[in-house]
Amino acid sequence: MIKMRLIRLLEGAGKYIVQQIVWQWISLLAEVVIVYNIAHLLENAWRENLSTEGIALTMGIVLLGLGFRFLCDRLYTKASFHASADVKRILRNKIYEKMLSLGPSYRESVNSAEIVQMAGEGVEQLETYFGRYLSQFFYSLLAPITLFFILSRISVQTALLLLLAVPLIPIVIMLVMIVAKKLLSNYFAIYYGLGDSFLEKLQGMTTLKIYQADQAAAEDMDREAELFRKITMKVLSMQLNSTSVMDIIAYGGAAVGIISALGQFSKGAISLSGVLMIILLAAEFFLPMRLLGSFFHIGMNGMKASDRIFAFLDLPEAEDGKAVLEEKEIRISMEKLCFSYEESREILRDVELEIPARSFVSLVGLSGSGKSTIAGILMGKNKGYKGSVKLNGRELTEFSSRSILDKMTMIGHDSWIFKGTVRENLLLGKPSATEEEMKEALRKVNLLSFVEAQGGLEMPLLSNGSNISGGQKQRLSLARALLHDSPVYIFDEATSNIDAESEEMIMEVIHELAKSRTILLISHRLANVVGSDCIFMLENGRVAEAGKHEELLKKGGSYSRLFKEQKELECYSDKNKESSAGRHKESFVETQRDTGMEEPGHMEDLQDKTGEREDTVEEGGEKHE
Ligand SMILES: Nc1ncnc2c1ncn2[C@@H]1O[C@H](COP(=O)(O)OP(=O)(O)OP(=O)(O)O)[C@@H](O)[C@H]1O
Repeated sequence: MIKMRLIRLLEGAGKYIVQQIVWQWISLLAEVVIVYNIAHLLENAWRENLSTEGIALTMGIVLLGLGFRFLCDRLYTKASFHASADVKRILRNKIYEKMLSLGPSYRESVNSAEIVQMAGEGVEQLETYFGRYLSQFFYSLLAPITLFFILSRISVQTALLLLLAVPLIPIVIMLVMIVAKKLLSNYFAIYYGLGDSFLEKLQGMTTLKIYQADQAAAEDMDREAELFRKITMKVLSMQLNSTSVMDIIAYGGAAVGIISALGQFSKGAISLSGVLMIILLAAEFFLPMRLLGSFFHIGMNGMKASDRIFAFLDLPEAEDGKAVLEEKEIRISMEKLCFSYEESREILRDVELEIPARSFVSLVGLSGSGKSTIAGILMGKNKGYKGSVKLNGRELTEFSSRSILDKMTMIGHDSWIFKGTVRENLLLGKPSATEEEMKEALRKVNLLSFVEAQGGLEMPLLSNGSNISGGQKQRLSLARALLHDSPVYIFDEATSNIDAESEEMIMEVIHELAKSRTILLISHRLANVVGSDCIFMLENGRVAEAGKHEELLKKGGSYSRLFKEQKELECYSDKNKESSAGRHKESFVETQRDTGMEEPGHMEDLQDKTGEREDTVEEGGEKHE
């Protein structure tokens, strides 16, 4: 009924739980005083022994007692608020710290929806546990004992009867707990699953609409929601049923005590005021325990929610190195690098790769050949590689992830633009950036005039930059990356799915950067890698070819084949740029046949590789129409 690991979370908040118990106990004593005085007043009235002073005194004491109880109640609520607020803050900090220590790879262990639910409602579920349940647990033991000592002065037999009936309530709670544990595990599994599924469908809503699969997705959600409704109803009826049983015990127990007191009164063993006190206080024996039963159900939800939170906090963390990358120039080398996401499937096999400082190196290869996996290893997202990855001769794992993220900047094709302003997004790259530095970065990516026309650095941006074009979004991400000013830049398909003009502009910036930084460029579009110092062609997780563009062309291997295919396709598109969309597609299919690539899916692959661009292909540094 009490979870020690949760108690340890209390840290300094333990005093608020003690305060809650003290205020409740004082309030109980005030009630006893009120009841004592009223009982004596009634006895005096029965004996026709009432005096005005006596009535006034009793009324005064009653009013004072009520005032005292009101005050205690306020103080109890305040302490209850502090106890839960402190724990919620501590727990949310722990979740946040855990996210930080899991680093970029957190999604491999837990999904985003679960984190949101855990840190939001999951933590909120603990409010009752800390704010009410814990103090009530101790108070419900203290109250009957206190009342036993007071009422045993009137009748030991009745007081003992009442005291002995109280444990029946925790027995019911224990029995309910056995059923509740399993039910609540199911409840939370379904609850988190529903949240996950909802977020997934919400994020993919556009795609669902495009494929007119939104109705089917809605039906899926309905099914899951119905499942959740059913399990919620089960939990609620279990709670209601146990509450009813506890009510029967509480009021039944009080009734037994009252009957026993009346029996003794009829025999003249106790006075009228004594029997009145027992009648008025009998329920108080049980009410704290009965209330504990109610809090227990909510507290149990919290305890179950905490299981998930603790499981998350206990996730193993890859050891973070301590070394700090100080150098301004960084050389990267990989030897016999192997990596797998799942044991059964090796993604990288003995990759040998050398990226000298201040060089422009490209990684190319068909989709799924392992390019992004390499980028992920360098950024510390993919942990547990075999072989060696060295930065300036020192193993990558020796460096702290903070230091790695400080010295390497990755720009993907889907860098996130946060809701806010252009300024806020740029400051993520360099928090201390001046206005001039930010404008210079925007100028470099040819975005300054656009941003200035939209209100300057205060230009509002919607979540993920949904109020700007794909090309503008990518250029803004690049401006932010430029401000980060790191010795290594990794571009992972940074120019895919954007307009030709933005692509050309981004490539210009990359070439400029390459004069002073180490650049690793991952690109489907081989026209972009032509000017590289070295191109590594990956095939099924192995480096199949490496060299400069001209060398690889001369070699006549996979790179040369792929390059020619792309060039042909782009020239073909160029010739047909006036034709209608329908004709364009037919021509594309024909070209694909001409190039002898008939396997299913290959067309999509090629479209992907060329981006169906209508511009030119560079070869040997020259532009070819
Ligand atoms: N998180 C993951 N879990 C399991 N397998 C993964 C994961 N990420 C990638 N893979 C698998 O690893 C292989 C290499 O993926 P990777 O993203 O590195 O390829 P890529 O060459 O960058 O492909 P693309 O050019 O399409 O981006 C693929 O077969 C992919 O299915």
